Amino acid sequence: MIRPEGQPILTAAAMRAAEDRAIAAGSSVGALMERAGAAVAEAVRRLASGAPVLILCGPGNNGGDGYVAARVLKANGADVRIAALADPRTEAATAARAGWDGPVAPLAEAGEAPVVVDALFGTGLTRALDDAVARVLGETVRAARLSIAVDLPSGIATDTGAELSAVPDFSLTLTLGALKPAHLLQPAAARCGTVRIIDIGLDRSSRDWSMTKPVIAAPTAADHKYSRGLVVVIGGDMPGAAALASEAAMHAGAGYVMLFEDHAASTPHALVRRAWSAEAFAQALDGKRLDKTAIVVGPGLGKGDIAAAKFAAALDSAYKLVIDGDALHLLDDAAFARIKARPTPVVLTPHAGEFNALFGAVSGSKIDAARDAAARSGAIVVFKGPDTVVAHPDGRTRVALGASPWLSTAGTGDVLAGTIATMLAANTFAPAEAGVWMHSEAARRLGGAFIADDLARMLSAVRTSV
Ligand SMILES: NC(=O)C1=CN([C@@H]2O[C@H](COP(=O)(O)OP(=O)(O)OC[C@H]3O[C@@H](n4cnc5c(N)ncnc54)[C@H](O)[C@@H]3O)[C@@H](O)[C@H]2O)[C@@H](O)CC1
Ligand SMILES: [K+]
Repeated sequence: MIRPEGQPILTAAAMRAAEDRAIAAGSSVGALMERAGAAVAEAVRRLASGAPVLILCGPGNNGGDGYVAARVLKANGADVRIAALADPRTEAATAARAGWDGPVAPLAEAGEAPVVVDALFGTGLTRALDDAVARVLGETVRAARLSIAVDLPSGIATDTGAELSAVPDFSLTLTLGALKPAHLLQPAAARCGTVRIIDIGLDRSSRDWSMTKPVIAAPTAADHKYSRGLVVVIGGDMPGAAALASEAAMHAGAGYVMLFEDHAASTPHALVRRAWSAEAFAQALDGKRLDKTAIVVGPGLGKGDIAAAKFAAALDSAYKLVIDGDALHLLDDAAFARIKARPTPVVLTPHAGEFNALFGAVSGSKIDAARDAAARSGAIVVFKGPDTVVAHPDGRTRVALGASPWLSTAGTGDVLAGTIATMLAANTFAPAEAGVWMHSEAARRLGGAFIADDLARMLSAVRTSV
């Protein structure tokens, strides 16, 4: 079983294509199902520790995996029984059913068991479960001590992570071959419980991958404050937001952080503060290295002509740029054209509301929506949320693994903007992903009920450990 960090993500269609390639190369659905079912059986056997197992089987190949798992479990001495929704409808599932020599109860008579395995539907689900089926699934899973979903919890849309019908919370999801979008996107991801990947030997090439811990170089004896990265934060009407972005940049490891402010906020002594003027801004950047400087504009920027002028100054500069908060509302197609013409990367960090206002409501997958937005804007788009997606203009995406729900508090977005700017300024590999990971890790270390100021400070410890 493979952990979900740093793994390719395949849609239902991509899984079918991978399956077709494997078959063309000499394998068969039956052989793949045998591998999948045997691996599920082995995981269930170890986790069940001898407790009775109930496997719910559907009509497709997901059910087929369930029949194989039941056969292998029984052969290894497990106490296992099956309840099925319908007779198998595929050739491979029919063969798997024929290999099971125990009884098969109707789903309505499934009853309860300490260990429940859901092999009702996987990537072939096309609509909501019938009410009666969803009810049995919910009741058996809630009554179980341990619940394991094969490939996906039944009732979930593979590619979008939407719940097509009510889905209970599982302890564990064993995904076959590769991660699917639903294992990372909400609300589905929260239903999956722990996710582990079972390798069934499929080719898993994909543009979409889950995020993993970044590698960030520590300073060396040759470093000085500018070589470690200069972050320039442009403040505005709400001084606290820009101060938070600045503090985050400092704690995330920037060598030098400068804040242009209209109103003083209480900040650390190490932060260099300047009053805003276009001239002062230009002067501060004069002669600075393009590869070691990043600007943050948007946190607490406010609205109106002054805000627009500050944003224009940031966009006109050639330096790496993070556009967050209020500045996202100043973007339009003309700004996207300028972003595409700039010599250095731009990162946009919208949450769902800002994303919808800028790019339109998401109708399908958050991954595809972020990808389209990156192509349209020419920027790296960090589509924030409990399932943050980082999309690149070339079509690649990286999806974060379950962020702490405690991050849903004011100011954490400002902290993220400052963190990403620091990664950009330091020339870190995959800077947006590194920033998202550090931010999420800081939240994880804080536990619960923290404030954004705590989050910014916790970045020091996180930075030291990567
Ligand atoms: N792609 C691969 O390489 C492999 C896939 N395997 C398994 O195959 C699964 C996909 O199998 P299938 O494509 O047969 O799909 P499923 O087993 O997910 O179910 C599809 C069947 O259910 C019907 N159906 C869809 N929604 C329904 C609903 N709401 N109520 C009632 N019936 C509904 C469909 O018409 C179809 O007959 C995967 O999730 C995985 O478990 C494995 O066997 C091994 C290899
Ligand atoms: K399932």
